[in-house]
Amino acid sequence: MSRSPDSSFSPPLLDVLSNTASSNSTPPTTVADSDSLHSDTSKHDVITVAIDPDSPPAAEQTDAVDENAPPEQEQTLQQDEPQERLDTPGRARRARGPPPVYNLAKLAGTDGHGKRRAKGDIVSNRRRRTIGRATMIDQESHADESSDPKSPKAARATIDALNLQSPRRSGSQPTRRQSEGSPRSLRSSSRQAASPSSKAPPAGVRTRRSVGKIDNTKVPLELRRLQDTKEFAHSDEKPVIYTVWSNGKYVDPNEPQEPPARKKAKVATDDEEPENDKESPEPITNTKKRRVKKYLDKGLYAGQDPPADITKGLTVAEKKKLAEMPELLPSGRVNKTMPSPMFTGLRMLIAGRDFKLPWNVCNPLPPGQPKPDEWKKMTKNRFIGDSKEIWRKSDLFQDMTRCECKPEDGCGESCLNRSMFYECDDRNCNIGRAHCTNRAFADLMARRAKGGKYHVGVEVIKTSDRGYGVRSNRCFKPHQIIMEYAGEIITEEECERRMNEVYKDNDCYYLMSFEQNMIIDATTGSIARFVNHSCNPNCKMVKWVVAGQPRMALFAGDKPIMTGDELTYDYNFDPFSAKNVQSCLCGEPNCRGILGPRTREQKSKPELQKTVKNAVKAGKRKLQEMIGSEPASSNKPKRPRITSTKEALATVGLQMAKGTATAIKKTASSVASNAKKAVRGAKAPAQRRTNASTVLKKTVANRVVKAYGTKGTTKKQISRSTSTVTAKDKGVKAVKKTTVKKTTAKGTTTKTKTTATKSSSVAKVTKARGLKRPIAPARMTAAEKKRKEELDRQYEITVAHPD
Ligand SMILES: C[S@@+](CC[C@H](N)C(=O)[O-])C[C@H]1O[C@@H](n2cnc3c(N)ncnc32)[C@H](O)[C@@H]1O
Repeated sequence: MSRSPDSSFSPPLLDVLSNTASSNSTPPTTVADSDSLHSDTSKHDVITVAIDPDSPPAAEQTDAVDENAPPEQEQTLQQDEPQERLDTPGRARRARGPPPVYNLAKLAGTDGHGKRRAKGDIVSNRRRRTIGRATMIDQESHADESSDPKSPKAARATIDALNLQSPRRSGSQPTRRQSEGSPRSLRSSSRQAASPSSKAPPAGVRTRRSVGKIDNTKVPLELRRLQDTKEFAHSDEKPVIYTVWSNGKYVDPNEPQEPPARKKAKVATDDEEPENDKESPEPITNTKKRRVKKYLDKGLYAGQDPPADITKGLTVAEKKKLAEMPELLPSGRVNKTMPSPMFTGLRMLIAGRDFKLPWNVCNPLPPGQPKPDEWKKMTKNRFIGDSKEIWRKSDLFQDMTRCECKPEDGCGESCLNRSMFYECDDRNCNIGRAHCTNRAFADLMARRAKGGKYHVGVEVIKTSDRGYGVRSNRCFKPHQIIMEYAGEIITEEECERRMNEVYKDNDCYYLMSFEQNMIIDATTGSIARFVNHSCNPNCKMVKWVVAGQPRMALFAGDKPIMTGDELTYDYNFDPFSAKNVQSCLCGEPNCRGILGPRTREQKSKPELQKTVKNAVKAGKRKLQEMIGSEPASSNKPKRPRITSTKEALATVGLQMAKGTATAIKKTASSVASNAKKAVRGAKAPAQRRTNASTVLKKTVANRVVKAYGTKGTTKKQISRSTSTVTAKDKGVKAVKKTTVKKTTAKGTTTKTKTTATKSSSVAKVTKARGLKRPIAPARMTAAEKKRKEELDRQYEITVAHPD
């Protein structure tokens, strides 16, 4: 290849090239860079020269150059170049050697792109990219850069200036372009300027001494650091080898050139390294250090460095707590087994909080479960037919007063409302929503309003042997409300009609005795109707009064309920007749075998008695506090318990001696009658009186409802069975009063001893409820009337079922 006069580059000055390149730690393309400034050829087409160590000496090459150079070039050199340059041995001669010239545009396949300049596309002012560590050179800013001492150009110029001590550098070495007044002269001007002021050492001597003469203050710091390097002194130890790179690839000049490939270049993998690379003795590219992949051992945050200061961002309290937990302080070891989340991990550990998923991800019901059809869902009770007119609101619920709880009580076990199965609300609660825990139905509403399976919490399933059932879709705490038993509220007459006409061919009835001789028919109703029976249930059906209205709901039992558990309650099924007896398939160890009623032993007597006792106690205490018959002081010593009339008399005698005439112990009934009198007579605050009478009506009974068979039964039978259940299973013990009156000079002292017995009057009333014709209210005493109302509210669940 020969250099053409209009070639896109000028012959590089290799000496300059190598020095500048080394001082800048850039690939040896500096001269070519400057060449590219004046060239249309892209930067990667720059030609560099490989000097073969075996090639003839530089002097010979120089000669060859001189011989082959065109006459005008030779002339220029002779004119501009000082004589000593020609005489300089060694490196300078080699630098002057004629480099082989390659048309890299052709090699790179870009020679066919045409001459854009010819088409008016001015590219001379454009920035061009160089190979390797690119040097962006703007032609116009070149002069400015040189003037800036911090700029790379200026640094390079400084080096060049330092090299003036070299004999071969003592004079400017104008290239052909410089001689033509090209912009390159800007760069060499510094040398020219430096030239006269510098004292040139003997030829060929470039020592540190000579370098040391330079004013170091003008040399940039980074160059001063390099002063004792060979590169700085421009003494090469090894032969300088130049390679040609194009488009990031090594170009072997000896290889025949292939036509330009239009296809996208295949990315070379490690296995198929380009042969050129192998042949290349020493590629002068900046070989990137291969990055080592990091694999995380375990966990989301494994492999991360622990923070330098783990207490950063912690509060003072957290820092204090952390100091007490040395196990959390950094041990220096990488924790691979249990990395904690990045930001809150330490906080969680300090607070001792367990990790918790934001919601329950477990959905136990596989898709495609058969769902009951022919079932109209209804989540609220609805009055049907005459029931609406007949239904009367009890005045009990209208003048309800607030409970006496304090915020710290939270309307717990001692809450008057709770003990009477009244749900607290804004009208009857003393402590408000924030503290009150006696709002089960309100909680249920709020939970369901959120929507979604988890909040609804239950789902219908198909059991293997008992038809449909209900399963929990979440966990429930003990005694937590699960779902309401809702349906159509119908009269007894309507119930009878439906059974005889509508449900006569049905296998299951979903009927439950409710309130005021009404019945809930959940044939159209809530999911609760699908809850099956178990002799060892995990739930119970309880009736509550909510905002003055009775409502039934399924509550968790004494144990928590886990996700996926089937929900059951004890129907306490009264088959009424032998033909209605159904065998139980609950499979519990204590299974009674039939869906029959619980025996006396199974009725958990102690539990029932305890509940009654506690409730009566709480009621009495509250009443006494309200009425003021006894000071409400907890510190007051307990009065002796009177167990017999004799004892009572003795106590009374003692008290009489002390001149007191107060009641020692009053039953709920006696307090109530006093309260009533007080309401009528003394006009005490209305709320207190109302509460007192309400408490009395609420002699606590077992509210767990029961089911019984009704298939083929008549209205009379239904009523009778209901009353039987009520009479037998309520477990309500009426209060027998023994009043002892003792008249003394100071007055009359009345003592009442209470004995819990089966109340004949209550039994009578209860039995009467089983009659077709209700007892006329006029024939009932006031106490009986109240009692009846209470019993009305304690109707049982009726689940009618055939054989
Ligand atoms: C109110 S329904 C319950 C839902 C019913 N499994 C269904 O598919 O609609 C009551 C009826 O379910 C059946 N059942 C409920 N619990 C049972 C049990 N433990 N053993 C046998 N049958 C049961 C009885 O047929 C009973 O009459």
